[in-house]
Amino acid sequence: MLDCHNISYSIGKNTLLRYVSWQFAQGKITSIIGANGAGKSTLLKGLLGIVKPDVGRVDFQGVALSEWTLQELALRRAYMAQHGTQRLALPVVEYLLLARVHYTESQSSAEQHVQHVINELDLIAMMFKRLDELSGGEYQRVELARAWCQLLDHQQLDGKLLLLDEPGSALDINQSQKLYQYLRKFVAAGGSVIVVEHDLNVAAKYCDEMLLLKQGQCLAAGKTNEVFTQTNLNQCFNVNGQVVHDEKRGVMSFSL
Ligand SMILES: Nc1ncnc2c1ncn2[C@@H]1O[C@H](COP(=O)(O)OP(=O)(O)OP(=O)(O)O)[C@@H](O)[C@H]1O
Repeated sequence: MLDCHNISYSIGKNTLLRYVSWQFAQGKITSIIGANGAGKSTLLKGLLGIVKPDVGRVDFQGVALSEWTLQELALRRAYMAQHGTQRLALPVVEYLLLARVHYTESQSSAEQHVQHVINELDLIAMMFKRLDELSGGEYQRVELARAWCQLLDHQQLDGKLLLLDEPGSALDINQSQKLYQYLRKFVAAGGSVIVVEHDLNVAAKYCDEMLLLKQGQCLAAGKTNEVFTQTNLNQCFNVNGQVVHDEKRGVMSFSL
C-alpha cells in the first residue's frame, strides 16, 4: 500500500530520518512507536509527501508519491496532525461537509456521507455544536471524522489510507478504546491505518504491525507480537521494563 525505500531527511546538521525502509501493509493498522524526538511525526510527514526526503523514495499503491496529483491523493489518503488546525467557528456538521470538497457530488450525497460517518463514530450528540466550543478530546474525535469523511466514497473505504499522529492523545480511557474500535472498523471496510501512538499497550492490543523508531532509524518492524519484545522496547526507550503476557485475555503489556 505505502512503501518507503531508504528515506533519509536532515535539517541543517540535524538528521531526523536515517535510511528508513518499510512496506506498510494494506488492510492493517500499523503503529509507529518511539521516544520523544525519535522522528515519528517526521516519518509520517515523509509518508504523506509533506516532507521531501533527501534520499530515498515513497511509493503509494505502487506509484512514486511525486507522480500523484494532490487531488488524486486527497481522495485516497487523509491525515490527522498531532496538533489540530486553527478551529473554525463552524458547527461540526458543516466542518465535516468541507472534507467532501474533492468529490463531484450533489449536496445530498455529501450530507449522506457525512451523516454516515457521524453515525459510525458516535458523534450525533455533538454534530450541531461549534468547533470552538468543543473540549480537546471532542475536537480530536471530530478531526478523525473529518479525515474519514475525506476518504469515504460511495460509502466504501477500499484502498483508503488514514495517517494519524497521536489521534488519542486527548481521549479518556473509554474514548481511547473506542477510537481503536473505529479504526478496526475502518480496516474491516477495506482501509489501512498508519498511526503514531505513545500508548504502547494500546498499540500492542489493537495494531497488527509495529515499527519502532530510534533516533530517526528503524530499530525493528513487523508483526506486533514479534516486535513488542522486552529487548526491543527497552532499547527503543532506554529503559528497563518488562513485557507481560496475559494469556487469559490474550494481551501483552509493557511496564517499568
Ligand atoms: N522544523 C524543524 N527544524 C529542526 N528540527 C526539527 C524540526 N522539526 C522537528 N525537528 C527535530 O526532529 C526530531 C524529530 O522530531 P519529530 O517531531 O519527528 O519527533 P517525534 O518522534 O514525533 O516526537 P514526539 O513524540 O515528541 O512528538 C526532533 O529532535 C525535533 O527537535
